[in-house]
Amino acid sequence: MATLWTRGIQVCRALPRLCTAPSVQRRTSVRLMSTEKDNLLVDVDSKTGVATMQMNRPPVNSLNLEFLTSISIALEKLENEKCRGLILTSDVPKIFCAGLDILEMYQPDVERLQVFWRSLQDVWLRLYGSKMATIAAINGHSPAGGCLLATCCDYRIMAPNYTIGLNETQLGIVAPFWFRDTMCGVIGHRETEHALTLGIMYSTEEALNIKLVDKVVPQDKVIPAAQEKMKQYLKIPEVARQLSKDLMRRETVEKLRLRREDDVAAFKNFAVRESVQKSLGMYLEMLKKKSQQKK
Ligand SMILES: CCCCC/C=C\CCCC/C=C/C(=O)SCCNC(=O)CCNC(=O)[C@H](O)C(C)(C)COP(=O)(O)OP(=O)(O)OC[C@H]1O[C@@H](n2cnc3c(N)ncnc32)[C@H](O)[C@@H]1OP(=O)(O)O
Repeated sequence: MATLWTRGIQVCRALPRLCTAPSVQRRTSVRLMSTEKDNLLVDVDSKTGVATMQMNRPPVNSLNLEFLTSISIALEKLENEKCRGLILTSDVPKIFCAGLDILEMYQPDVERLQVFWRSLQDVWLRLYGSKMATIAAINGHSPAGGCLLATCCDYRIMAPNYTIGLNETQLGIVAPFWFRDTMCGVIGHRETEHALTLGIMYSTEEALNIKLVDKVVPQDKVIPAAQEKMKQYLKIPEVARQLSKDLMRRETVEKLRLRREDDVAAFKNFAVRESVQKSLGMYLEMLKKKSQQKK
């Protein structure tokens, strides 16, 4: 296993300049260190060119601005390093990713809110539009933005007894068009309409039935299964595989590229609505109560 150490990613609170370019030193294996502790662990196998990216932002890998920025920078570096494959997974037990950090959207600083949304767009553009073969090794719950990350990948392998889905409407918010398009590309229009309007969180087994995930394996086999599937992708001539993926995804990618700022404005205007803030406040309260009951 070869390691590429990326150090010194500094995420500045000052806006709009978010971060300095990380310095990269080639060593025997790759570790991309994030700003907030080691919340993103990236190892690259130098023989296969396959990177494994583990999200590690306890308690639930929620995607705040800094975390999204780290993911975006890491994806850019892997692409620049000409990595051939990416396995996206979690280092947090029982959670793949809890989606967007709701605290970014609740009682927000409006300028930060917009930078936050752009950083999510960046991650989506890089992951959905990646030249790498991408596999989500879903080893925990995966609501909303977590489901988005998984559906951006080319293939999904999930462990039993978790949940996945775009549950936004249950929070009183709306998944934007590029979340919808991503899900449509995986499960089709009718099932996406059903899923989005009801905010359905599918069990692993249900997700397999509607092909939201491709394969279910026991928890300890999720990453090995992803590594095995990756071999199949890597056997395909690289350019043919990449161009085929591009053919399938380019229009969807371009749609957001062309509408980025309109999308930021729509998000901001929607998020600051009183009714939306009220819904988010109630949802956070519900999460807090549930969490306290466990303690
Ligand atoms: C028409 C124009 C449209 C334009 C766009 C408009 C709107 C924008 C849409 C934006 C799209 C949004 C996408 C999202 O991703 S929203 C986030 C949705 N996520 C969720 O609903 C997940 C909520 N969390 C859970 O269901 C559970 O936490 C869990 C992931 C299943 C894990 O359960 P468990 O292990 O039992 O952990 P706890 O519930 O006890 O949680 C531990 C602590 O973490 C806090 N938490 C959980 N999730 C989040 C989150 N997403 N953000 C921030 N914080 C989170 C939870 O409150 C606990 O905190 P505490 O211990 O301090 O109380």
